Amino acid sequence: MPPGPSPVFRVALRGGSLLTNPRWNKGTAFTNEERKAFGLTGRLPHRVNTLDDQCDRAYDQLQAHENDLRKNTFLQSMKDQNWVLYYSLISRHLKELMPIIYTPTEADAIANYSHLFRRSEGLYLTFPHEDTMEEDFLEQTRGRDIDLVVCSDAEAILGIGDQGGIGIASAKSTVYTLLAGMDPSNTLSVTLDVGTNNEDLLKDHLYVGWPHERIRGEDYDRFIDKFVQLVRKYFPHSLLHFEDFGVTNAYRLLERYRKHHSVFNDDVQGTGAVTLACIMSAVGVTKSRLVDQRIVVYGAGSAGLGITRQVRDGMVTIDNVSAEEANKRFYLLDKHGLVKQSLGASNIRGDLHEFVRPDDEWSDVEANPNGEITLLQVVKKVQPTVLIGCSTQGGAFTEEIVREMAKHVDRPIILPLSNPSKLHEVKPQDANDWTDGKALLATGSPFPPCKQPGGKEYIVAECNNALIYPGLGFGAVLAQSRTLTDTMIVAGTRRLAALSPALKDPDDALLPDFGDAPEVNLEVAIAVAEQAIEEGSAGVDWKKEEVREKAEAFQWKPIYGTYVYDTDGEQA
Ligand SMILES: NC(=O)c1ccc[n+]([C@@H]2O[C@H](COP(=O)([O-])OP(=O)(O)OC[C@H]3O[C@@H](n4cnc5c(N)ncnc54)[C@H](O)[C@@H]3O)[C@@H](O)[C@H]2O)c1
Ligand SMILES: O=C(O)C[C@H](O)C(=O)O
Ligand SMILES: [Mn+2]
Repeated sequence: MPPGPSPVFRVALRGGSLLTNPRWNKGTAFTNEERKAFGLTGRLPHRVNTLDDQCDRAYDQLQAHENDLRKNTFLQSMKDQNWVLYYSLISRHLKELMPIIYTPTEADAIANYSHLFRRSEGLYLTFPHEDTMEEDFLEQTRGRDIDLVVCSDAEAILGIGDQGGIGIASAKSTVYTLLAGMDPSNTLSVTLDVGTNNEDLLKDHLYVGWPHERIRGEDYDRFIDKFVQLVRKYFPHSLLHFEDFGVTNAYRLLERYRKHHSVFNDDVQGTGAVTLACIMSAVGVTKSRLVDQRIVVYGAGSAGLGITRQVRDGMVTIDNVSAEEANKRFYLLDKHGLVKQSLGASNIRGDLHEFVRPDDEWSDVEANPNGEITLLQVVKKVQPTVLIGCSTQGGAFTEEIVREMAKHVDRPIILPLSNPSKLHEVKPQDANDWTDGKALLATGSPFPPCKQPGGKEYIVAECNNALIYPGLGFGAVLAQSRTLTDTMIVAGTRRLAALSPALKDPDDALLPDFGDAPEVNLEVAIAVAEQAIEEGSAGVDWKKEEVREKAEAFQWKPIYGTYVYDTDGEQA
């Protein structure tokens, strides 16, 4: 985020309340005039620092922490103290610090949340307090202009499962600010605590969430609906982002609300979009069409089905085939192996119905005694060109499986997407070695480049939804769209795919580098808003040509500005 001209703010906070407000605090960067005007002269040491000085100091302090989890805790506490410094520091060291505040370290921070707990963040809506939900909501949002609400019920956090009252919402919302420039004052992260079925948490007396089994059925739906209706009532133009819900709720809630509000499920749509962009880039390298691929998806949950549908829709729009024809290109596997007819309704979720394989196609393959067909058997028979992992099963793509795939295709496209890093279905270096450097790879968490024979390096793209979701959401907010349509998502996806380094050099990464994620997400946002205007979903009456300038002007930048004391000024 490049610094812009220094804005002037009228601020009503003084003394200790100013220094403890992370939105307005500048610490040692308050000028002497400001120190006098705001009652700070005796509260700060003598020297006035620049933001650059403060970033240098903070970076040195950060290095003193011996592991990534400790660094995450340190940065979290910096976020509690000073937003400009926090976002500025991370923007300056984006590639190094993203993995500390987001995936993969965020998984450890969430798993240890109750034990590391210092200070609460965002809005906690807990099932036993359903009656006061509106009051609790207004307590934190009254008078604010909320553009973005990120919520999670924490049932399927990354690949680490049910974390109860401990959400990922604040990390995802921080990434919106960092990579898309959403003003953190106008975002709200919400933990929807409906209990947990995680026995370890239930037994832990330090667990800070509601120690109760998960609420299901009508009670769950009523609780969620009450929350969604509050968002709609008070912030009708906001984007409502769902994160890490269990698979049974993810699709249901998305379908229920997306016609009435700008609603987005990141695991379904964000992951679908970034993976489609990645595969578009890979088929550019293999000089084939999307519809020519045979795609095996291992793990048919929120992400697996989201990817399948998005890539299927990509085949329909880009290669002009019918959805029925495109569906045949996919082989999904879940806990009971290949999703095929004879598994029966009790073992196949209803939303997978379009992708169930017919039994007669598999009559020549011997299933195990439970009637299940394994990944290796599928790879042998299908000879896939693309293998995607979103199963949470670390190491599931074994040497035998990867070598088998490589026997039949020149450049196997292998995407182990399960997070955090230890849950990846295959380590990229192994996939690279087992395919003699031929595999086209992208991973869900960041990995170092693969070492190739002869000393060359292959850059492993990070196929994480953070490369696109901040832009998709920002685009919808910018255009004040009442819904986030599939066509808006496709427009963002195409823009991302067009930025792929492999387009120019087939030996380069399949997706842009995460160091460029702010620029990439801005491009995505512009494409989304332009599409919203074109198709009439936008609530603004701009011309498409105006979008870029409007987007840049809308972005929040981590710079301090000059403060003038004014009793009618900013207080929160
Ligand atoms: N890279 C990204 O951007 C991205 C985005 C979303 C999710 N993910 C990752 O993908 C993984 C899944 O996330 P999700 O939200 O879809 O979770 P989910 O719980 O909805 O899906 C996981 C699926 O894997 C299946 N599964 C479990 N064991 C299996 C096995 N042995 N064989 C085959 N399938 C098995 C489960 O039954 C479930 O359907 C997580 O690790 C998550 O971190 C990555
Ligand atoms: O959080 C991430 O890193 C990506 C994704 O949303 C996930 O659930 O793994
Ligand atoms: Mn997620």
